[in-house]
Parts: sequence; structure tokens; C-alpha cells
Amino acid sequence: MSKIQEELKHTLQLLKKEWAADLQQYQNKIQSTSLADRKKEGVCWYPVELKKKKFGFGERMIVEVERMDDQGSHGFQSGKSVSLFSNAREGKYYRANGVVNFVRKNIMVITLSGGGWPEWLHDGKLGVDLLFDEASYREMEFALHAVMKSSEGRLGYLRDVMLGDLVAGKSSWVPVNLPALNTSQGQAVNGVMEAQDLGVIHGPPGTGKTTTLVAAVQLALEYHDQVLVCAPSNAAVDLLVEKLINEGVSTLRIGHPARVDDQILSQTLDAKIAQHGSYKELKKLRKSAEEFKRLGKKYKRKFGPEERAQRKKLMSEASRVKEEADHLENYILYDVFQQSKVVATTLVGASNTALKGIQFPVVFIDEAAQGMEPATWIPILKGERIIMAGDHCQLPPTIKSFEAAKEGLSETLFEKAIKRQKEMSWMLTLQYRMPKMIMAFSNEYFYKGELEAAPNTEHHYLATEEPVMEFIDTAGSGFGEQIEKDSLSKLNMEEGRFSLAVLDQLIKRVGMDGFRENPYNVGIISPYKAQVKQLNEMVEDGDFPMVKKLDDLLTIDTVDGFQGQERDLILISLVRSNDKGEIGFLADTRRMNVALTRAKRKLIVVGDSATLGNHPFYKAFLNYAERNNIYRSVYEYLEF
Ligand SMILES: Nc1ncnc2c1ncn2[C@@H]1O[C@H](COP(=O)(O)OP(=O)(O)OP(=O)(O)O)[C@@H](O)[C@H]1O
Repeated sequence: MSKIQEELKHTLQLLKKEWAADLQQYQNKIQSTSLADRKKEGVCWYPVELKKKKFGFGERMIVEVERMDDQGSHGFQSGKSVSLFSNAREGKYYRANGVVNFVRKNIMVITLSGGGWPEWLHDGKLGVDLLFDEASYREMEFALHAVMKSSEGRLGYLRDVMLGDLVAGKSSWVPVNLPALNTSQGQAVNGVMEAQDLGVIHGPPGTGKTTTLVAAVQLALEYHDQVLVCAPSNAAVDLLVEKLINEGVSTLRIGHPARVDDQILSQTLDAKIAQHGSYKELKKLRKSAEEFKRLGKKYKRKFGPEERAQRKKLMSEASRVKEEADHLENYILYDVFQQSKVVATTLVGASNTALKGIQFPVVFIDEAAQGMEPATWIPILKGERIIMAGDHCQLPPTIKSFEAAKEGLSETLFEKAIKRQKEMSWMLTLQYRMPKMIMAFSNEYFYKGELEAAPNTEHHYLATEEPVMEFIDTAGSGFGEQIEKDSLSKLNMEEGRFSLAVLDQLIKRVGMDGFRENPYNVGIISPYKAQVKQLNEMVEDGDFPMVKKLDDLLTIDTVDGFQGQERDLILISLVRSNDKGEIGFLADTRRMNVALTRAKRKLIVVGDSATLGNHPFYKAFLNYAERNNIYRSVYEYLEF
């Protein structure tokens, strides 16, 4: 067996380990199938009350339910697969599957699958179960097998370029001048355009990876009718789609509408089908097919040969009209695809049936350093030429099996490709987001000082007298971390309250008008989900009136939720504060690199130096804060 085949076989084994570990974690939670236990494990809401039901885009059925009793934490999140059930039938459940649109406090909005409203929706007591998402693993496994099997042809060649020592090809591309881009961005775009097989753009935070990738997409579209654009997460795909649309590129977003950001919904396949000129006709045909079927099935007291013949006629008319509707739907689909220059989806979403049989001359993958190798192969199956962008010093893929990660699954195809095809990778070095003070720590620690701040960042501040960066040390304050009972996530109530008070004061100092006029948007980042939840609830409760007034400009989320994004003002609440110096997954420095590099005008980091200081990364950060006179102690804020 060749070295490449051995490597892929190993990756497949690791994927299976990861699959098993993920399933095991899920089963541990639902092991005892009793409702009470499932509720305790946070994988079931019961009972819930049906608050609303309506049709969304593409006639999708949307329900809003409210959890009636339990206030405990849970694993329901936007995009997860769920099953809505009713106990209306003695001893058994009626069920309908769906996908969560969003969850807020005790409210969950779900898009149901299937062709009609469940008949039992208003009967019995309703509940919602969290389901295990097996389909993604199946697609990854399928992709790996396809890559292993491919002997000749494009896929086999790309595999040998990415994993082997086949030299990646170059075309006779004549470099073009791209005035909107800087020199390193321009070189990267020309470089990946010259690449015949593989091109990689490596960009530290704020260097315009996404901006550069969008420019490359636009240039590629001058030579090709359509390209595929992907990213590992729905949020990253939505960000790309937004940028492409801003540049006037017609983009089709493939993916379940429940997993797509509201602002991007109009770009989804569902929405584009609904907006199509022939859609009304399609609806008419479907209705009429249903009507023929209904009449055909109608109960008749007398059922002789005449009725039988009439039923046959009605049923055959129903299938004729249905066939006509199917043809029309295929035409609409074809037309929607024809009119889109870019098709955008997540890595796993590239296996969507709507893309079956379609090959793309170029496949672009953004945030590629966050994609697990088996998932990254899925869109590559569909491509002639692959262009990736990412930063392996930012968020890695989420891997649940510690063993699989250690044995190699944490190494991405992006990293492998950079190492094995150095010639085909370009690094961006000029960043536009952060003033030097915010940039410098990350630059020293992760990028060997190769990153520079563009001149525009000199003017990045909230107000001239407002320092652009502060570390507020809570050591000695007694703000202790707690553990959320059900989820085992960490939170720190006092640190949360203190952080919001710091923001409240800051908004007062700079002035609400200052924030509104510009406008300056604000992000609060915490590595812990339980802290994010607490912070959201504290803001909603209204104890921090200035922060609450800025609600529309405020996002509170985990680090993962902020990857690829930026805000004018960022506050990071680090949470960990204990006597043992335990910092848990704060030790994942790549995650911290993302958090520390989101701010454009001001960054405030709140944490306990006594807990964090033993870890080399935080030790270096504390030194940096002291050296640059941005270190503050919580005691300076005692008036809060
Ligand atoms: N050539 C340029 N001239 C001016 N501004 C630019 C240029 N390139 C990018 N920017 C700006 O820099 C900021 C960061 O760009 P972008 O989000 O594309 O960076 P990124 O490398 O993808 O960031 P991250 O690593 O955080 O995902 C944006 O505000 C963007 O508009």
C-alpha cells in the first residue's frame, strides 16, 4: 500500500474513533430513556407549549414552542437536528423531525421536515428530543473512501498533490493589477490564479483573507461561469455570502434555512425557488395533484365498476399532474443554478443532493484551518482546482475524541497542504483591524513578528483619551468561578457583573451618541457557554442600562461564535478563578488568539492573574500588559 493510501486509511480509522466517541457522548446522555433523565441530561424539553405555527420560506413549517417547567441548561442550539413529539397515543409517541432555528431562554423555534402539519400537533403533551447527527459522519466517510479509491482522474491527482510529493502545477497566468488590494493580497490572488491544482492563502487575523478570497472569486468568475465557495461553519459561510453579495456577485446559499442567518435567507435555494417566476404555477400544479388524489381516495358508500374506473382515472390524473410539477420543479432548480455565479455551502453541505453530479472548475474554502480533514475532502470531490484560505494559529477543528485528536485528526488538510506544497502558499502580512497595541501580543506570540499594522489602524480608538487596550486583573477580588451543574460549563457571576459595569461606565464616558453616530459595535466574548448565557441574562435584566440601550449593537458569544468577525469594542471575560490554578480549555491558545484579535478600537480583557499566571501563554500576556502600562487592578474600579 502506498504511503498516501496508508495515511488515508489512518485518517479513516481516526474518523471512526471520533464518530464512536461522539455517539458515545450522546448515548451517555440519553442512556436511560426516561423522560426525566433525558431532561436532566439537557437532551429533552418536556412539556413544551405550542406558541405559534407558521409557514416560512419555501413553505417550510415553522413552530415555536416554550418550555414550561425546567430551567436547567441543555444542548439545544441553532442548527441541531431534533424530534418534536406528542404523547397523544397511549404508551407511544407521535414524532416529527426538524432542525432548530434558534433557542432563546425557554423558547425554541423549529423548522419541521415533511410535507404537512402533523395531525397530532394540538393533541396530548408535546416535547422535543435532541437527535444525533449521523449524516455528517456518513458523508465524511464516503468522501474518504472516494479519495482512496480514485485511481486516475482529477480527484486522484489532487489527492497526490495534497498528500504526496506530486508537484502542484502552474498555468501561464499573466498577473493582473488589483488596485483595491495591498501588495501581499494582490500577490496572493495572482498566485492562486496561477495555481492549476492547489493554492493556499495563509492570513493572520485582520489581514483580509476573506476580502482577498472574495477578490479571487470575482477574478475566477471572469473565466468561469460558476464556482463553489465553502467554509466549515454556517456562520463563516454566511459571512462570505454577505461579502460576495456586497460586491454584487449573485450567490446561491445551499443549506437548511434554519441554519442560515436571517439576512442571508433570501439567498437560499428555498427562497430563490419561491421567488422564481414559475413558482406560482408549480404551487398550482402541486395543489391540483393533491386534489385529484384526495378525490380519488374519497370514501364511497357504493363502490362498483363505475366508481373503480373513476378512481383509476383520478389517480392517474394525479400522477400525471405530479409528474408535470416535478418537471417544472427541476426546471426551476436548473434555472436558479444557472442564474447563480457562486454556490455557497458548508463543507458537509457540499454533499447536498441539489449539487449531485455538478463539478466546479474552482472550489474555494475559507477558514480551512478549522475544517477536519475528512470534511474538507467533501467539496474537493467536486472541484477541478482548489483554493484554500485560513490561519492555523486560529480556531482548530472541534474534535471530541481526545485520542483521535492526539493520533492526528487535529491536523487539517490545510496544514498538510501548506507543509507539502510550500511553493503554492502565500502569506498576507498587513492587517487593517487592530491598532499596534492590540496586534503586538498576538504578533509576537504566534506570528514571529511578521505581521504589520496598516496606517489606518493608527486612527482606531473610541475616543482620544480612551486607551485602546486594558487588562483588568481580578486577583484578590474574591470573584470565584462556579460550575454549571448540568452542562459542567464554567461561569463567574461576579466577574460577569463587574465586566458589564466596566462597559456601562465606558459607554457613559464615551457617550451614547458617540456609539450610535459612528456606529461602534460591541462584542463580549467568553470562552464558556455558561458565562455567555449569564451575561445575556444580566443584560436583559436591565441592571446595566447603558449596555442594554446598545442591545442592537451588542453581541455576546463564545470565541467560536466570533471567528472571522470583528467589533469596534471587545470585552473578554476569562471566567477561570480558582486556588489550584486550573485553566481548563483556556490553555487552548489558538482559541485565545481568536478572542484577542477581534477588536478594532478597544480591547478589555478581564481575568484573574493568580489563576492564569502559571501558564506560559498568560504569563507572557501579563508581562505584555505590565510592560505596556495597560495593566489595571480590579481595585482601581472599586466604586463599582
Ligand atoms: N486592502 C485593504 N484595504 C483596506 N481595508 C482592508 C483591506 N483588506 C481588508 N481590509 C479590512 O480589514 C478587515 C479585516 O478583513 P477580513 O475580515 O477579510 O480579514 P480576515 O483575515 O479574514 O480576518 P480573520 O482572520 O479575523 O478571519 C476588514 O474590515 C476589511 O474590510
